[in-house]
Amino acid sequence: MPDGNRPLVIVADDDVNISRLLEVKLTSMGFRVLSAENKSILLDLLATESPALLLLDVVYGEHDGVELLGSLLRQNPALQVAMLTAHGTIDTAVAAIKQGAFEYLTKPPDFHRLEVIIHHAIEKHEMRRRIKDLEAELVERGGGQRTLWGESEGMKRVAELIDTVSPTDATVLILGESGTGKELVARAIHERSRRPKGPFVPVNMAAMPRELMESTIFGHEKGAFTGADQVQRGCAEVAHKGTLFLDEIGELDIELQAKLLRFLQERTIQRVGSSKIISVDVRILAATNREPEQLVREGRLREDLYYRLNVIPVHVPPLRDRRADIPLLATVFLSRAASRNKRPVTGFTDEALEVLTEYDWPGNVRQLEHLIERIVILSPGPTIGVGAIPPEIAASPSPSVANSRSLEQASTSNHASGGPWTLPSRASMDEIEKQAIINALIHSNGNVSEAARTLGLGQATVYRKLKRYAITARDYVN
Ligand SMILES: Nc1ncnc2c1ncn2[C@@H]1O[C@H](COP(=O)(O)OP(=O)(O)OP(=O)(O)O)[C@@H](O)[C@H]1O
Repeated sequence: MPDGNRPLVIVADDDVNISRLLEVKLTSMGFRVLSAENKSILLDLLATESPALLLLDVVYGEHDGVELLGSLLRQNPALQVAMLTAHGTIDTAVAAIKQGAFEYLTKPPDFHRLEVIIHHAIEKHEMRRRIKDLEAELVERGGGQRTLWGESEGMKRVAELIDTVSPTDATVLILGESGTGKELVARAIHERSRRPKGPFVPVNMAAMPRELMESTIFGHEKGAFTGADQVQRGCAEVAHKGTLFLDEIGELDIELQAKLLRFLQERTIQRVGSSKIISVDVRILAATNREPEQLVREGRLREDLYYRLNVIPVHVPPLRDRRADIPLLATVFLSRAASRNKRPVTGFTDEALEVLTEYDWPGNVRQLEHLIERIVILSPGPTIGVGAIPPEIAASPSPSVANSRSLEQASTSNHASGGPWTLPSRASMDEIEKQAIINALIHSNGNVSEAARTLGLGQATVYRKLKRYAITARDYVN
């Protein structure tokens, strides 16, 4: 492999014998190695190189390696550092890990373990770079928040189906539990369709009062009913030349379903209070988080409408059936939350990722996204450990996870003793307020009036604040 393509390891140790030994060994393992005998050489190297891993001595000349680690990570939070210690006290290792070290090794190093650590660091380095590149590219295109991330077999099948159905004008019924990403799938179909420049109009039946459903979808004429003081185009008309996404279709008023069926067959609409027939050119996508056959049996979904909508079904699997996506999604959400909230948080410990991967996520991707945002806001350091994960999620790990957690729990014990919701000392008032509202919603099981009572605020005030902080109360319903 050409020299420049080999992963770089920087060795920062003032003991020339150790540096030399590491250089020889690591080079024979196929890595590129640069040594820094002192801090000024190290800073010069870090100014120009981007190592996969920095091996840093805990006692580095006259410098305290753990302190230096802190300042290096403040300058470059993405730097991955493994500490070398001849003075192998667990306290130093714990302090280093709390400061954000990736790993620690006692001297003389176990080279097998070192090789594993370096490969691990390379994987993380690569993953971060990949996510960063993709996010940058997507932000440039204005769609960063809308990417459907996933690398599990389940999501690959969904992606293939999206690619197949998108260029057609076929009606697609997207099925999956709440929070699995059905709306993102609908947007992905629209963006890959023949009408990406047209509007994408989502209509959520569950969020709409029954009496407004018809005029919301089909529009109304001036004077059609009390309060209709001007002509209003409905979503079906607004979606002309684009895509209409009917979310939570099982919540649509049963009488209106006949009207919707006619619209699907004829692609024409009539505004409420008008006899004029208007032709519209829309692609229709629908979604439900319920079993559609069950909705039909319950008489909540017309059978003929179901068959019309179900031309092509796309099943989005629950997150617990595609656990391979969890580390990637968690990392994407962490990087977004860190930049949105301006927090210097850069990653998870392996144990934390393992705990997240083992959990069943009844609220699916939405629950994971919200949890990561909260953890990022509250994180006192650059790395998220198991101690930062709420006990109800970390509570029942598999035996392998439980065993591998011991050191980390020691390293985060201070944090954990204050509970995962301890606020960092630098939290702004907004963050504190946002977190207090979230905590109240968690305790009230998503019930806003109960949360308002706990907070000693009026309901209207809480609703205003939910809007301000983009909090959705139903995300906290268990
Ligand atoms: N694969 C994914 N990659 C990135 N973000 C995702 C993914 N899936 C879901 N999300 C995020 O999770 C949240 C919930 O997704 P979405 O609203 O699409 O779910 P849904 O299935 O439509 O939920 P509901 O049934 O409650 O309407 C959104 O913030 C979305 O951006």
